[in-house]
Amino acid sequence: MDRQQAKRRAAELRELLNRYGYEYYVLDRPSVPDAEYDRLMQELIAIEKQYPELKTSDSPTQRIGGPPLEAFRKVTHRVPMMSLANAFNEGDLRDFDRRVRQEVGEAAYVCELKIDGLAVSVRYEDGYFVQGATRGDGTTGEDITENLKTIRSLPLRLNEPVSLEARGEAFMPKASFLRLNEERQARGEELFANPRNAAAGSLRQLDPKVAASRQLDLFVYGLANAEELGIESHSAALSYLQSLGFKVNPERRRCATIDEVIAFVNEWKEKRPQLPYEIDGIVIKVDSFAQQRQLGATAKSPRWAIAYKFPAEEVVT
Ligand SMILES: NC(=O)c1cc2c(N)ncc(C(N)=O)c2s1
Repeated sequence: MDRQQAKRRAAELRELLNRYGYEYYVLDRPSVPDAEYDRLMQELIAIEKQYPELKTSDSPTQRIGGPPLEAFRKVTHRVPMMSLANAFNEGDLRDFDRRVRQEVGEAAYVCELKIDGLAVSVRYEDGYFVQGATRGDGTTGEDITENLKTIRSLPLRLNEPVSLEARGEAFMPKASFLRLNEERQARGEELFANPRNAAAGSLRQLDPKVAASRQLDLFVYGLANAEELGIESHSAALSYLQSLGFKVNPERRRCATIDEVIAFVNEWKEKRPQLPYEIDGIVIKVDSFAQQRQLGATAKSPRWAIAYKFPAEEVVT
């Protein structure tokens, strides 16, 4: 195959593999058998080996993980990654709702599952994934771009050539956690205490091949620059993120009143053990960005959101 044919075939393979990867890891609805995916991946690896200049930043061969880094560079978040104030019972939720309505009047909320993982920020330029970082202290985090590329549900290229910064939670599904600890037990290695520690430990590895081996996953749940993009509510931001190709958690509900919020919280208190990943609560956000702006934030946390915390889940054994 000459260079021109290789260039065309590589573009074709990237398109196919990124689409198949999206179907498998984001929609959980594969359209081709794994063997077909692997065959195409091997073909692309061979072309990129023969013509290294054909390797692009959105090539799915990046999912395998490159050489180990010396250290993690620091990244300053242009928009700080804030922490959430906590609620522990129904009274706390009603107090939150009262404060919100005193300030902005009637307000609709969006309830989402609070994923028990590692908060990350992912930046795209013209639709291409360019950098990912940990939350760190909220202002400065660690550059874990190479590790995040190994998370199959993170798109390396969006469905639109937009520049944005999204926030999300990287996590290890319960099944992956159990398998990983079984393997470590068999090797006489120290076990991870819970899926959150396992996810954090995997993403803080300097060798991306370790992250690639840990079957991590990622739910995206926010946009740092939503208003720049003309989006006016959190629910619209989530739909937009989903349309771009991100994996957005489907178990979310827009609630018109705090009673509906409390019903959602109680529903998931019961259903939590059935989830294939761990959650440590429910995040409740005022839906309208205009109302969020009116409510503002304290030094640490937004006044337009609160995290209802569940008691620590019985140990996943
Ligand atoms: N610290 C934070 O701001 C958040 C943390 C989390 C989390 N761990 N899981 C889900 C969401 C969400 N859906 O908004 C948020 S928001």
